[in-house]
Amino acid sequence: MNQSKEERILNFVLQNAVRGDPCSVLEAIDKYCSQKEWSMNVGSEKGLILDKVVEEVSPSVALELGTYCGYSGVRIARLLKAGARLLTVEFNPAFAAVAKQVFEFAGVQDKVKLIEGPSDEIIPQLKKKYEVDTVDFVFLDHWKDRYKPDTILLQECNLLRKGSVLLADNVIIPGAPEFLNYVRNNSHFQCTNYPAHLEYMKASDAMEKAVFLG
Ligand SMILES: O=C(NC/C=C/[C@H]1O[C@@H](Sc2ccncc2)[C@H](O)[C@@H]1O)c1cc([N+](=O)[O-])cc(O)c1O
Ligand SMILES: [Mg+2]
Repeated sequence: MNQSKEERILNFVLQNAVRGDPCSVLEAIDKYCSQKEWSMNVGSEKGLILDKVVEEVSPSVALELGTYCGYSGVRIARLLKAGARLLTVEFNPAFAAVAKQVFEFAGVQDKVKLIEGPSDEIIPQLKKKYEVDTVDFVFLDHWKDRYKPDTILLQECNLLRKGSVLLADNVIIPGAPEFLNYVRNNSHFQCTNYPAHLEYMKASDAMEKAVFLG
């Protein structure tokens, strides 16, 4: 049975990165996906924006929706302070299996809780089942039509606190128009747009930061 693209990415990491070195894992994935097979990792240009926001927020509890191969999870986890943790939600078991191995190879597995399931099922479980009070930072990079409903669900589940930061990938390509409209026209959110390029491509993309004002 031949390999999936995600398994080819994992093998390239295992053969080209340095175990325990998260930056080498990110470099290997970016090298493979820019030279061999395009893949929907946030990439290095938008990754730098992600890094800056994570460093700015310095979250104790970070949530990621859409783990995929674990690239952005490694990006976030490598910057977390001692005792901080990342909860990352992935509903495709094959992708979750790859991401788990990427996290372990990068050496960030102790900071990351990979949760398998759809975000609309997992978000309501975060407080009781995953011992979350509120989340300090949320990276939205899953199905684009889930950004708005999941942002509403996070509020309904009282998971956001004054100052919680949402960062959404792909607000131009593939686009998340309902989400943009929702947060930009909502007095409970303060929004900032970060223009960039689609990962590994020349096309324009952007990230949107939405700070919850309580
Ligand atoms: O489609 C994109 N991303 C969707 C990502 C989806 C990821 O999240 C879950 S879905 C899920 C996870 C959790 N809960 C519910 C559903 C999928 O299994 C995948 O791992 C995308 C597309 C492009 N592009 O250029 O086409 C560029 C990008 O940066 C993108 O992020
Ligand atoms: Mg994306």
